[in-house]
Amino acid sequence: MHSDSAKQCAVEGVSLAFPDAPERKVLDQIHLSIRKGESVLLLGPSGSGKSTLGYVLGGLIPRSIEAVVTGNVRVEGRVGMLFQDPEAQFCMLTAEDEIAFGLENIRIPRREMETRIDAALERFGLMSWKRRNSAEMSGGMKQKLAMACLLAMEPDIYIFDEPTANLDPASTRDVLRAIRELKQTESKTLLIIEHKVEGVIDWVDRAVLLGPDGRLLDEGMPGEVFRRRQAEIRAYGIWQPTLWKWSSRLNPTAPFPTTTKQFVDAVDSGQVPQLVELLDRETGALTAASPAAASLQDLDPIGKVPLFRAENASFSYGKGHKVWGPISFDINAGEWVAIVGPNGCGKSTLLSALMGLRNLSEGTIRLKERPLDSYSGREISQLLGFVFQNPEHQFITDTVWQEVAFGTGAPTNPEVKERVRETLVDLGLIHAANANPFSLSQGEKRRLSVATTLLSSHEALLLDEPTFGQDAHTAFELEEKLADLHQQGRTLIMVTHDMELVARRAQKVLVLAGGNLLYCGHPADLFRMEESEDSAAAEASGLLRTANLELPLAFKVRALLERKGGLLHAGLAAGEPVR
Ligand SMILES: Nc1ncnc2c1ncn2[C@@H]1O[C@H](COP(=O)(O)OP(=O)(O)OP(=O)(O)O)[C@@H](O)[C@H]1O
Ligand SMILES: Nc1ncnc2c1ncn2[C@@H]1O[C@H](COP(=O)(O)OP(=O)(O)OP(=O)(O)O)[C@@H](O)[C@H]1O
Repeated sequence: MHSDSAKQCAVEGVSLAFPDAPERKVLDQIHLSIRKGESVLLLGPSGSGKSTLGYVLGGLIPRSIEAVVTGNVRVEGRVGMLFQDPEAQFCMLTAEDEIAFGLENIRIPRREMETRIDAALERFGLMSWKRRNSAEMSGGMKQKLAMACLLAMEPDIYIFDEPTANLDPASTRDVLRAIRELKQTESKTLLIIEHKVEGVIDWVDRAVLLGPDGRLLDEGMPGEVFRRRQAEIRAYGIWQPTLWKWSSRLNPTAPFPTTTKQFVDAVDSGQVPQLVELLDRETGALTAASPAAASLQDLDPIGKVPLFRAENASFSYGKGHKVWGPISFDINAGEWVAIVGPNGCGKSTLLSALMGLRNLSEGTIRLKERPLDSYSGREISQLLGFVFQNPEHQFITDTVWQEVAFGTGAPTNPEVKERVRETLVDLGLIHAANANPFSLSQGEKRRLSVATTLLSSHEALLLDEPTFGQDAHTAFELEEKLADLHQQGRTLIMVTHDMELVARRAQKVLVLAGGNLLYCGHPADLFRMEESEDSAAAEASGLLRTANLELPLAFKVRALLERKGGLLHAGLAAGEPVR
């Protein structure tokens, strides 16, 4: 036990219910204390109350959010919180004013304020936004600005609620580095809420596990908690670091590896076939044996009319701010396409252009051979479904049920009702069927926004980061639902930062960066070239770096295994990509 004086914050026997569902305990008798300088990782399935607990510690509950809370909360020092939805914390026009607003509230003198503002903008590469309207930032840039605002305040206790959900892989590493520095150089007290824990799990002092019933299940050193609670972690769908997961499948008692190399070094030749099977599962669409790859061959585009054809398309927001172009590409009917690239490169803008929501400055986009701008809004909305980056931008009804039923066109039909019910059950939303969509957790909001398109009859779905902010189960369910639609012949076009998802599912990847389309083709070519030794590979490797992307872990492990040598005959050849 820690002495009371060392505690910086503590909740003691805290239970909580929200007024619209007083019988449901979102938190149930939670005891948690955090020492000064300690860093704690809060884990739990989507909807388990992680953000709610963060709000209780940060004082937002009950100050700004109504809830019935019992038990004690004690906090020594100033708490700063990074909200899951960065937009929720902005209230000013420019990035500079946004940071200044927080600093004024804590009465920082003008001169120091200027120093802090510049340092924070510089730290996250946002200096050019100092006097620009932050409403014009991309999703990832907003997340970085929210980080800058928080760090400039220099609170005693930091709460980070999914700080990397909208970031590209390189920015994710950068933001996690900034958080880690707060611990290492300033000994700040940190509470970090994250689903995907790579880059965090190896340096935090403690992991705390919330169960789906509002109870605190376990806490302790991360490695120990993950070993002790394997059964629950799997049952509740809490993400495990992928290397830990693979390592415990191969050798349940081995220490968890901290690097890919360490993991591969510990694999002995007898375990290679089992490992290759694990890797193949992670890269399903790219391997010869997978059904997705077989169906890709049936989709030979030659001689077929593409669903979308972009020809020398360029887009600018006003004069002189070209986002991309000229770019040209085809998207074929029935393809699963991923659009990837660094934060702010124009992925969401491209999706909006494909939806006909933004007019090109030059060039054309054709939908089924007709120029997109010759379609009426009604025609487009019959053909194409859309999931916005921010789920809240698309909610139009008062309940979760209505939101899903609305898109079906026949919400009272008994068969439709059954399908709505099934969808809500599968996506873990049935408990909230009568809730207001805005009262959901962020992960629930994301699932609901995707659910609204699942029962529609659109030929193509354009999805802006459809799987972010999910636990392992809910991410799997979302991915399966999308795969079902794809099997039925729908075209899926998704913006994502999840390169593992790209590896598993995408049949075509568009890499956007610096205003150009750097790559348009099968993801296998991009990923397989990265680790081989010819000159095309060097180009691909540079391309991934330029686009702030990362090779999926399964590819890194496969490449290291190949280097380890002598393993091809052991089954690796079966996993060669289809080319
Ligand atoms: N203001 C509110 N009113 C009613 N219910 C709420 C409110 N805020 C949250 N809830 C409900 O409380 C539960 C916990 O929400 P919370 O945001 O804390 O979950 P979480 O663990 O952070 O989830 P995620 O990982 O999806 O972000 C959810 O089921 C959510 O629907
Ligand atoms: N309404 C707007 N007015 C002016 N500029 C905008 C507007 N919306 C976006 N931009 C700018 O266009 C560029 C592309 O933004 P977009 O949101 O398409 O990027 P993204 O690749 O989807 O980024 P992220 O991965 O961060 O979501 C960014 O520089 C952004 O600042």
